[in-house]
Amino acid sequence: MAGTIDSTLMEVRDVSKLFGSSQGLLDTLLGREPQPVRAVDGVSLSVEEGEVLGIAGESGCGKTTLGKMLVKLLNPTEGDVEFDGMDVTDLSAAEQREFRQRVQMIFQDPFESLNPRMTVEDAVAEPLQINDIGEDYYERRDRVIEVLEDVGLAPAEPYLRSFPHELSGGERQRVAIARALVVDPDFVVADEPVSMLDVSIRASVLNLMQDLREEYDLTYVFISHDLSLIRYMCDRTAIMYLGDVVEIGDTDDIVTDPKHPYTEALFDAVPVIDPDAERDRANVTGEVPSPRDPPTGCKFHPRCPSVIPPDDWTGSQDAFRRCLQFKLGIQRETLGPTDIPEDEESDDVEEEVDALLRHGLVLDVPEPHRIDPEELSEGVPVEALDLPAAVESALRDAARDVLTDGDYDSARDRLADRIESVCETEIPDLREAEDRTLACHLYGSSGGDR
Ligand SMILES: Nc1ncnc2c1ncn2[C@@H]1O[C@H](COP(=O)(O)OP(=O)(O)OP(=O)(O)O)[C@@H](O)[C@H]1O
Repeated sequence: MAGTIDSTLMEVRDVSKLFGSSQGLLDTLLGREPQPVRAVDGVSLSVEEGEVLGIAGESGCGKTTLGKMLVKLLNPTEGDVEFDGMDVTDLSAAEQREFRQRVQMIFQDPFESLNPRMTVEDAVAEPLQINDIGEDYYERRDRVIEVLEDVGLAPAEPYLRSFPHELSGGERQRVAIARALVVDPDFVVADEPVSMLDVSIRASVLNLMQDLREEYDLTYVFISHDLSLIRYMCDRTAIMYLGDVVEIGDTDDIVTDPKHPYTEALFDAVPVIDPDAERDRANVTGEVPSPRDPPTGCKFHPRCPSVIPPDDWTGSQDAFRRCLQFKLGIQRETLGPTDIPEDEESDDVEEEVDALLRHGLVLDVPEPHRIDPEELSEGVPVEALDLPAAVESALRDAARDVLTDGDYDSARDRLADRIESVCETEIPDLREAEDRTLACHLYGSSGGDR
């Protein structure tokens, strides 16, 4: 969608949202410090008038939380949100009224915004009453009819007395859109607006949103985990991972030439069309970690296929990645004797050390990215990795500590400095690189310690 991009309408600076920082009963009983979830972690971005800005990323990366802060359904724990020159975190009563009219949100589930006991007419007229728009009932009713027809519910009259449960999913979402637009807003956050709709009607609702953009002169923030929708709808796109924005740029550039390894992985992982075929998986390891205890440095580094070895690393990047994963397994105490298959167990410690290295250095990535297709079951012989001698001996010592005494502290110490990446020790700044904004050490970022 081409838009006229003039000036910044919404701007967020270093915005964070923490949930659950109060101490629960279990924390109190165990004498633990409460661990808040950093759902959004220091995000800065701007939305230009007339554009559609996409926010994409896997489930749980903070998209909805960020969207809710834009419309003031949530207040940020830290940072500023500015809408058309107004400080959204500190609105006067008059500004509050203006903001409530000019900024609206459309939710994934229309039931969230529609009261099941209200007729369509009452639901769509309610924002007019709240915002004191329209002289009387008749004027408001005319406006309700007009907006229902704008969203494709024409003729509108038969819909007026209907209740949400009497409508189809698509009709319900159109009513929710009408309710957002009835007050003639400037800025709309649409959070997964079609993901609960039948696939066959998604396109019509998306096309409607595009038409309404022209007709109502709207600026949209379009939130979706579905990259094909992002590609279809958005002028620019911000990619989020674990509460951070890792890359922002023109959608076309991001789609055709993703720069951040996470963005690249997201596009690699777009499911294949054939439902019987296996879902494509990107060359990343593991699952998204918990935002209660995110990795240090770049939060993506434990999964990243391009994690950066130190300058003095003499082995291959692939070997470094494997060693780093081994180190993480030791750090988290998830790697240990149970990783040795039964038929490789032995009374000889050195044989067990070999076996733990063989299985601990495997990368759980899709077959095309493995050095040997059998790697996952057979393990990978250490010799095949051609590791620097000092590193191999540190890995062996660490494996021995774990296997003989369960001594993870000692194993951790042995590997701490020997296998270390800038991606693990420094937070990459979000900075201009090439033709977009990126937070990645591959693109010359210098960050702070974490
Ligand atoms: N009210 C809340 N209390 C505690 N944690 C929350 C709350 N809301 C969100 N979270 C947590 O914050 C993180 C970000 O959630 P959010 O819903 O913003 O992500 P998302 O990218 O929109 O994901 P999804 O597409 O699944 O909605 C998640 O770990 C979620 O569990």
